[in-house]
Formats: sequence, C-alpha cells, structure tokens
Amino acid sequence: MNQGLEWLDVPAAALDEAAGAAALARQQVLTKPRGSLGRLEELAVRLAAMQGTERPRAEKVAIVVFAGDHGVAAEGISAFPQSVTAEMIKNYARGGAGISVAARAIGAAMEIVDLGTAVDPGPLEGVVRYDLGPGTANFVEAPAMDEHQCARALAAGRHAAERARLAGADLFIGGEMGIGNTTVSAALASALLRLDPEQLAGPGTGLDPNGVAHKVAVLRRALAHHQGHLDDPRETLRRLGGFEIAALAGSYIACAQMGLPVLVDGFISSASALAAIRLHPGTRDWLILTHASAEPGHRRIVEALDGRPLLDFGMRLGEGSGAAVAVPMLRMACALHNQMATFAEAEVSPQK
Ligand SMILES: O=C(O)c1ccc[n+]([C@@H]2O[C@H](COP(=O)([O-])O)[C@@H](O)[C@H]2O)c1
Ligand SMILES: Cc1cc2nc[nH]c2cc1C
Repeated sequence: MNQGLEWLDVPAAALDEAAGAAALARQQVLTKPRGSLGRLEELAVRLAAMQGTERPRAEKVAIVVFAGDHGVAAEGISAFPQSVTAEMIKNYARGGAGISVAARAIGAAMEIVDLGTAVDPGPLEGVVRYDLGPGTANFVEAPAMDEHQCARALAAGRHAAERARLAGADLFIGGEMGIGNTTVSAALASALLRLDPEQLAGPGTGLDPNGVAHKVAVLRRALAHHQGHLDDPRETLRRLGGFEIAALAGSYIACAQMGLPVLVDGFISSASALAAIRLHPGTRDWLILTHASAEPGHRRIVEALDGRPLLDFGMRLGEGSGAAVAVPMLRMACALHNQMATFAEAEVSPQK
C-alpha cells in the first residue's frame, strides 16, 4: 500500500541554470579580484540558481523544529531522560531554547511540530501537534513505526514546508529535538551507507566512552533484528527512523519539489537528508550543509552527501541551531553579490 505517499513521486524543481550563469557573470565583474570572496561567491551563485534570480535573497527564514520520542531510549542510550523532549517543547514555546534565541537574533519565524512524545507537553501556542503516538517503538525488537505513522510523519514535514513556502520564505531550516535521536540517526545512516555502527555512533548529548560502546552494541542488535529488510529506503526509514526524522526528510523532499532552498543542520538533520535523498534523489540539489557537527559520525554522512559544510564550530545542539548560525553569512554573501559596484560602475580598472 502507498499510504497516500504518491506526492513523493513529484519531481524536484529544476535549478535555474541561466540565473546561476548570470550570477556567476556578475561575480566576475564586481570590484574585487576574481574568486577573492571564496565560498561566499559560490553561495551567492548557488542561491541564485535555486531562487531563479540573478539577485538572491536570504532575508526571510522559516525555522521548523520537529520533535518526537524514541522507543530505543529504553535501552539507556542517552545522557538525558526521555522526559526532556516534552520539557524542551515547552521551552521552545516559551522562547527560552537556543534555537528560540537564534531565531529572534536573525529575525526568523519559528514553528514547533510535536509529532508524539512520551510525556504530553499539553497544548501550547506556536506548537502544531500530530500525536502519532507516545514515541516510536523500540527498534531493537520491532519496526520503529508502522506504515501509517511513517507516512503521516513524512506528510507532517511536507505540510510544514508548504506553510513556509506560503509565508514567502527565502530559506527553510528544519530542526529537531528527540532524546535518543543520535542513536536513531546512527542506525539509519549505518543501514543506508552499509557502515558499521561504530563509524556513526558518538556521545550525542554526552555519553562517556562506555556509554558509546553500549550504544554501538544496541545499534548492532537493531541492525541484526532488521537484517534482510533494509534494502528499500522507505522501509529502512520506517524500521529504523523516528517521527521527527521522517518529518525532516518529508520537509526536505517537499522543499525540493517546491524549489525552496534548505539549510541542513547537524548530525540528525544530515541523516534525515540522507534518507530524503535515498527516497527522492532530486532533493540533493536543494540542500546546503551549514555546519560540521561535533558528533563524530557526522563526517561519514557529509562524505556520503559529497558535501562541504560552511562552518566548523564544534556545535552539537541540534534544533536547527547550526543552520541558524550560518544565516548571517548567507545574508552577507547576498549583500556583497547584490550591492557591490562593478568595475564599470566604479570606474576601476579590471584585471589585465
Ligand atoms: O545536531 C547534532 O549534531 C546533534 C548532536 C548531538 C545531539 N543533538 C541533540 O541531542 C539530542 C539527541 O541526543 P541523544 O544523546 O539523546 O541521542 C537531540 O535532541 C538532538 O537535537 C544534536
Ligand atoms: C537540554 C537539551 C536541549 C536539546 N536541544 C536539542 N537536543 C537537546 C537535548 C537536551 C538534553
């Protein structure tokens, strides 16, 4: 059964190569030695191709934080109790979380999507609720989600992306919150990349080396349990993913379909991006990797995505925070690209 997932077959929007070429041509005549603004030039040109204009924008940013709980938390794979997921949802709603502050600092709109948590945070302003269950099942012994939950989580992401598009966003940031989701992301990436869990498991919120070794053992048990069912990416997502991870993947795919550029955050967001690309390869063109997470396994996913994150600040908060930190830089790339004088305008002699 397709569970209403026909929308996944809609192709990604095409990049506007002519707009990209026009932006590149403009970069060559601005009053600077060619290439002297380094990756800022690349960013402006890439955004121009994505947005279909010679003059790209990074002003209106939509941040959506997807939250959900994970059955695998019962295995003791996080430094924090599961109740923190719901507690942090309240913190987002009150404006006290890292991403709440970052969103205000960059003037971004922020929305929280609560997909289902072990503790009910209750109705909160600014929080969209789905109630897919009190968290996923423990994937060491069962698929994390049933087909319906996985389809609804993917669609929740799509709907959030559509709201962002409707609000006129120039850029989309998907964040996440879910105790245990570094284990889930490691499981998903291990299966999709066919790498040993040791390559992907790390401290997450703060496990010590013994804790990381236990996490690897839990991941090996999970992968053994689902062995033989991990060839199809959608089935892999259903068995080893999570509500917020499927929602993130759905949001990335929908952004690609609508032609809305995405700023990808850290480890969990990148694992979700990997899943999104496996479900829908055209998604890749619409993703900008913003930062290298301190979670050691992130490097493996970045390599698989053939990406080069913009920042390396040792961040590992999640919530979309690293992507938000990159926004002022994107704005700078656009401002320089759009406002610098050309050699002709400034009557400066060009390169010989
Ligand atoms: O985004 C990252 O790179 C990142 C790295 C480590 C931890 N996190 C956050 O920490 C939580 C998951 O950590 P854990 O240890 O409970 O699996 C989850 O809410 C994430 O947002 C996020
Ligand atoms: C406090 C806290 C805040 C977070 N934000 C994202 N993941 C998190 C995990 C914890 C534990």
